[in-house]
Amino acid sequence: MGFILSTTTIVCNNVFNKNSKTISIRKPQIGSSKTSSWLQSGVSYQGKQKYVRQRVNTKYWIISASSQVALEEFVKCNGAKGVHETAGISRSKSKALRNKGIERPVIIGVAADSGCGKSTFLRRVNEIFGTKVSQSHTPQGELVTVICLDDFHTLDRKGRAEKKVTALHPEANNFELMYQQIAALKEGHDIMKPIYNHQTGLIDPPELIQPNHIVVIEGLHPWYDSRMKQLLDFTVYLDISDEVKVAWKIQRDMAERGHKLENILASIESRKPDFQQYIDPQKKDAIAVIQVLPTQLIPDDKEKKVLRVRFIQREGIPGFQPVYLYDEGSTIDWIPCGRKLTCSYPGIKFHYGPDNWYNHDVSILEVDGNFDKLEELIYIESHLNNTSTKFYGEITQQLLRNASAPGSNNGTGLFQVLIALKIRQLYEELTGKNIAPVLV
Ligand SMILES: Nc1ncnc2c1ncn2[C@@H]1O[C@H](COP(=O)(O)OP(=O)(O)OP(=O)(O)O)[C@@H](O)[C@H]1O
Ligand SMILES: O=C(CO)[C@H](O)[C@H](O)COP(=O)(O)O
Repeated sequence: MGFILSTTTIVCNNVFNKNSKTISIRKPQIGSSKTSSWLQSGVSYQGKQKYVRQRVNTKYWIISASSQVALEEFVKCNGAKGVHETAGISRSKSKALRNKGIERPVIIGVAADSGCGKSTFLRRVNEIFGTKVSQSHTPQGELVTVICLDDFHTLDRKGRAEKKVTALHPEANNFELMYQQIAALKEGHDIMKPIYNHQTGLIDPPELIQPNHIVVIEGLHPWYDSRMKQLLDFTVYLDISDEVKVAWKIQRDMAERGHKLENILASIESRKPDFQQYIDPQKKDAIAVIQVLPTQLIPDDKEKKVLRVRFIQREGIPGFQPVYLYDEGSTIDWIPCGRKLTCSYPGIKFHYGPDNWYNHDVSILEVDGNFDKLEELIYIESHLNNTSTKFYGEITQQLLRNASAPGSNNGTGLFQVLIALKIRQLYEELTGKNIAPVLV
């Protein structure tokens, strides 16, 4: 049994007057996501008018009911919809706004399929902002909070198997609640956000999330619902070609998670139609896309260890100036290997130029090949412009700091750092604040 309470005003109380029904209200503990501590802090009111008055004065609404009928009636009566057990939005503005000096939460969307490098990218973003984030289910730091949109799955693992739908299908996700809650955060309200537990495959009790200076929403469908586009200040799509995705998945899921090859391949195949229908189309509208393709430097490369990576950057977006190589707007092919850049086989090739991406004007910066020595990237950095760095060498320094992260020696790492710098610049432009660069 489970329902969402997505309304912020409780308008009717008739269900409370029927003694046969019990509705309880619980005040959550901040940051708590465990059922036990969450239940301990609860206060119950049974079928009384008093409940409603109390409830209206309460900031967070955690609702559960003694029977499915009672809850259904309550939820229906109050205009809520959905299938999560509990969720809510505070009526008043969050105290976090004043406590943390937040004037305007900046909301960033990061879309990609599972296992396509979102976490790696977001680690680089956090490094640029120089703040640590908590190890909790939703990483929260002084400046940045990262919300995983898997939390808006409405069907747990078993439910999806029974209904034969993948997690990518809209039926398995609650876009209404996603929109309401992200809009509320942007407007400065606290939310009680549901949790999808990847360990158990179940939907857990919700957790309190407060607005932050920057809120990143990452996952499968950040702007599948067209209303979400209006909320997002910047959008990033990680577009990993099938061949590379398979190679990454095999590496991670076999080596780190002990899955069998045939199961990995079957899972990728079963997700493909929904991926193409519901996830992939989002890349058309992204402001920045990192596209990862097999190399063109090695004919018929099987290993997928050398990658051709393209940074597709929308033109004409306020607050976003595309990075360029040498001369803005020209078309340039560049092989930097030689005296200043060590290159072993198969070498490195850059390309830059104007292009078209689903009817949008874009600039594309491309790098095919691996960097042998990360410290030599300073040579590449000195030829890039509009990078939004705060000092010469900042890009190289960031890559060196995370040298062991996947992709640091190729275009994926380089472009992830460039996007992180763009997010910092956009944040500064939108808020008028200044973020000190991280010096090692
Ligand atoms: N740039 C890269 N180069 C090589 N391998 C990579 C790169 N980025 C990611 N990978 C591989 O893909 C795996 C998943 O990366 P990551 O955890 O960042 O993805 P994710 O999108 O957050 O995944 P999930 O959604 O499943 O949690 C890594 O463990 C690594 O094996
Ligand atoms: O596409 C995914 C995004 O992370 C996951 O597969 C989805 O969230 C379902 O999770 P699980 O595989 O743990 O049941």
